[in-house]
Amino acid sequence: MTQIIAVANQKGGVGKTTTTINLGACLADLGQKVLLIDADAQGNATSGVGIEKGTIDKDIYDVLIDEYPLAKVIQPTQRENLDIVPATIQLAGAEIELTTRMARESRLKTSLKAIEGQYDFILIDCPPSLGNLTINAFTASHSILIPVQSEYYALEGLSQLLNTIHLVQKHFNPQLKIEGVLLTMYDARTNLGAEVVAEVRKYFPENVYQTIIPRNVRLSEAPSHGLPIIDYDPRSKGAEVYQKLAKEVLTANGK
Ligand SMILES: Nc1ncnc2c1ncn2[C@@H]1O[C@H](COP(=O)(O)OP(=O)(O)OP(=O)(O)O)[C@@H](O)[C@H]1O
Repeated sequence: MTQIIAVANQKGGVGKTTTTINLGACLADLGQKVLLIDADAQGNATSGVGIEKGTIDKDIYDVLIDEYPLAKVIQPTQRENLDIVPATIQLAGAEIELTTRMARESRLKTSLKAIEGQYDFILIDCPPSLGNLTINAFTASHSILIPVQSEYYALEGLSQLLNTIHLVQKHFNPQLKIEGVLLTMYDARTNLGAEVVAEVRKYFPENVYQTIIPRNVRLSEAPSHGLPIIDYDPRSKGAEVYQKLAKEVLTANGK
């Protein structure tokens, strides 16, 4: 069965895109067939796997707004077993346009039916908001992976995120669960990092991954080369930790 995971946190810059690309690539490296869906108008997941935005004809916007077949917008990446549904800046209009459409919350879910069973994992890179695009991702997903930056105020805003999850569970997707909470951008040189880790583990006693993603400059360089970290610098700390996370995610999903 395909496991569909939304990577979400309405807080900006916490590592959603970095996690979507690198977890996806590491799962693909372990032999899983993976589809990334870029649901963020910034299109950073798209460019981060080497797709030139100028070359894109149709993208996730056309799927959500005009019911264009999702299978036709899937593009392969340079890495075997890793495909992507790209996004461009036109997706910015979808937040508002969706409000006028029928079944606005389930458009992504419906479009994914046509590729049912073709992938082991589908990872959706959500935008930094709790609007219609994120609701579409939550309605289409089995679970949510929440990256949390290891800094002061890490937990700020998480109650709104949990509220949104509860609302989607109640109205559209009762099976939706939390896949895991991922601590990102950890800085071992400060006491603060360790305090935040303890605080987040206390808040989510059962859901925090053992793997913690440290700050690693190679992770921030990789997107400008259009490559996941395991292809950009396979020996880096960033590659090591995302490979560890992929194994954790596989085990948690009984694969
Ligand atoms: N572990 C890390 N070490 C160093 N830099 C990182 C790390 N994780 C992410 N970054 C960098 O931090 C910035 C924000 O990361 P990213 O784009 O993944 O966050 P995001 O949550 O997807 O952002 P947005 O909310 O804008 O979509 C990027 O420049 C990225 O390269």
